[in-house]
Amino acid sequence: MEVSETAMIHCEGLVKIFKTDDIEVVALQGLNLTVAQGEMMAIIGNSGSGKSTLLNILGGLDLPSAGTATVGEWNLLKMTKEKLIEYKRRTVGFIWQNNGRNLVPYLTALQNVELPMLIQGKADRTYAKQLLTAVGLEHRMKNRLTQLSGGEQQRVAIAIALAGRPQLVLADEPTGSVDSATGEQIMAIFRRLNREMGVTIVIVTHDLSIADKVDRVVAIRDGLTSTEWVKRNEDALLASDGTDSGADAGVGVGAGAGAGGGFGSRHEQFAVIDRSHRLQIPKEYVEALGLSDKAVIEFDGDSVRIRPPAGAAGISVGGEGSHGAGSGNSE
Ligand SMILES: Nc1ncnc2c1ncn2[C@@H]1O[C@H](COP(=O)(O)OP(=O)(O)OP(=O)(O)O)[C@@H](O)[C@H]1O
Repeated sequence: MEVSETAMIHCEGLVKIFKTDDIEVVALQGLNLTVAQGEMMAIIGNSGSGKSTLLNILGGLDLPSAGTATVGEWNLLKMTKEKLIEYKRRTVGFIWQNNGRNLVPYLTALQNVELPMLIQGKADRTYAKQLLTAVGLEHRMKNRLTQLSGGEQQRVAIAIALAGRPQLVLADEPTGSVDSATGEQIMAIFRRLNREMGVTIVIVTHDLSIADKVDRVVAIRDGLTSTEWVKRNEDALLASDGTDSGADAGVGVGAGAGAGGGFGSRHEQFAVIDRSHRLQIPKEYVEALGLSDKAVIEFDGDSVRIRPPAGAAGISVGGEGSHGAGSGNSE
């Protein structure tokens, strides 16, 4: 498949199987995902849906079992150990919920940021200070990590992730262990880094409130991307803000690909269709229709209707000529 020149991440048919003794867990089941250069997006899904597995693969911490995974010019399935080290140093920055993995408690904030630079043989104090200033910690640079709050430590972790000037930042639950005001601050920092430094940012989270602060949200269910929500452009927003009141409640992503709603008027919801024309029907729809192993699919020239074989009320998939029509094969 042709990969857009501006794609930062491209995964196709990505499979990850964990083998423990006699048991095999298929954590990713042929996942497709493309992230554009300069995009700031979130991946949302239930516990066990495969989010961390995907992030670890993208970060070069784990190898996929099969499929395609490229980040910029790097092919993550075909890298020597040396290339992998170079990739991790030069291309990608990682932020975890648990700061302990990134930070050294008895060093100051500034020393913590300088450390990865030193390891690479080129400490740059000016840049380290710039990074700490960018995350709002100019007055805390000389404090040891143990003297900083959880939110401040998380901001040091962001500065560290940027120390190697990565094109891509991967953040696993970056707001998971901080209060909501600090979470907002962290998201604002990400947005600034994204706009001002052009860093591509991928955030993995359970936190639905992050959705409004990113350009796109992709839901993962059972190791596959199922639904995505794309932020509407400003014109559409203006139009919808006038008419679409109280729709920001957000629906059902926690239960898997959200049905019927999403993140309110600011985002438009799409079902993801893979190259074999498969798409996931949101769990809520399946349950509401009482579908089990088979469904009747009808195409009326404009939309695809799905209903249980017994002939109860169906639903429309697609409509408005956008998605689904003509795809035929649904799962
Ligand atoms: N090292 C491993 N060995 C065996 N199974 C694993 C391993 N890592 C993950 N899994 C399994 O793979 C599946 C996906 O796990 P993953 O950690 O990617 O989910 P997640 O969406 O990040 O969940 P959470 O939100 O709870 O972190 C789960 O069933 C998990 O038990």
